[in-house]
Amino acid sequence: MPRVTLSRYLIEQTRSHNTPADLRFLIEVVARACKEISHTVSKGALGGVLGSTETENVQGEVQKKLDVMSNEILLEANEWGGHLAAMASEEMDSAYQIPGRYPKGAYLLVFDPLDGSSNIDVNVSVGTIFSVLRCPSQHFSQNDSLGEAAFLQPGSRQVAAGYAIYGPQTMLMLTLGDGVKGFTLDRELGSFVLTHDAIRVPETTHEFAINMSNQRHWQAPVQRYVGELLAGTEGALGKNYNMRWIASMVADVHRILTRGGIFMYPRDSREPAKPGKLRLMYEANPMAFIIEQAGGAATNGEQRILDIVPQSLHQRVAVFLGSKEEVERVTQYHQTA
Ligand SMILES: O=P(O)(O)OC[C@H]1O[C@](O)(COP(=O)(O)O)[C@@H](O)[C@@H]1O
Ligand SMILES: [Mg+2]
Ligand SMILES: [Mg+2]
Repeated sequence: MPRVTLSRYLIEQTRSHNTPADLRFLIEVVARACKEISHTVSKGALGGVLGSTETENVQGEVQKKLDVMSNEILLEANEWGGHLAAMASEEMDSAYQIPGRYPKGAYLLVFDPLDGSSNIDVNVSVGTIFSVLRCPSQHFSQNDSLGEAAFLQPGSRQVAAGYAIYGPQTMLMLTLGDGVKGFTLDRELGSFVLTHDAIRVPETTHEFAINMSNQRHWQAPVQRYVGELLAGTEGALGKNYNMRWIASMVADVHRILTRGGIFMYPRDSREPAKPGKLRLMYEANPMAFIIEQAGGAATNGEQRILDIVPQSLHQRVAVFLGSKEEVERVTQYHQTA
């Protein structure tokens, strides 16, 4: 069997599914940046990349050195390609305009450059999450500087999304809206090679992922649902469940894509103004797109995540995603509460 590299797969997509050449190029550039981030992460203490900076990001979180380095790698890689109009990231207060050129590229790139920051210094899997939107044409005028408004599109308008996971293997999981493919980095070849075709999330599961330390702050529907999971064969659901929590969304979602499960980060009564911890545009939306494309479901408890119209770049959202049967159950508990 000939090896199918990411480049070969993207060329085939251009031929058979009319994937535009500039989108193909954009994905190639993001994948190249992920390879560089993977290399940087793997150096650890030898490369002096562990630990924190003196700075905080726009959300008031202390930035790790690797948060900043990964952000710079993605910015630099994508700045001059001609395929983008602007970029936005967890680590930047506002949108980053592609300098100078007119006409601008056709796409917007949004990313979480390094997901799972709390796991960097303890050598646990981290990753990069990205989402690609079309730049709306009304934002294309020569004099306009492209503001936040261009980005505020529901996740259903994503044209591509993916994540790289830097674990025992580095993998890139990608959707162009036609299923999900998984590529493993072959370090000798220097290429991502297709290793996981036609990925499907099993509809049923007996595994859940939630940060249980927040239990006392959850609302009633989540208390009810997790209570039933914990009750096992003696409870309403009549089966035993196992729990996993890696605290890197990429790693938790990757496990769910591989063998099923439900991932939850509900809203929290400690800060009622914040609808959850995770960010809609560069964490929940790309992951929801991937999970749905693999046959799973993703909601905020009330509605499909991909239908939410964002109000701001760094908006937060409650997340329930993974195996359909369980996501539908917890969503129904919210809707009937
Ligand atoms: O610290 P907690 O409550 O376990 O939260 C873990 C969650 O926070 C995140 O680390 C947030 O991502 P960042 O590292 O990009 O800020 C998710 O990856 C993960 O699911
Ligand atoms: Mg993150
Ligand atoms: Mg991050």
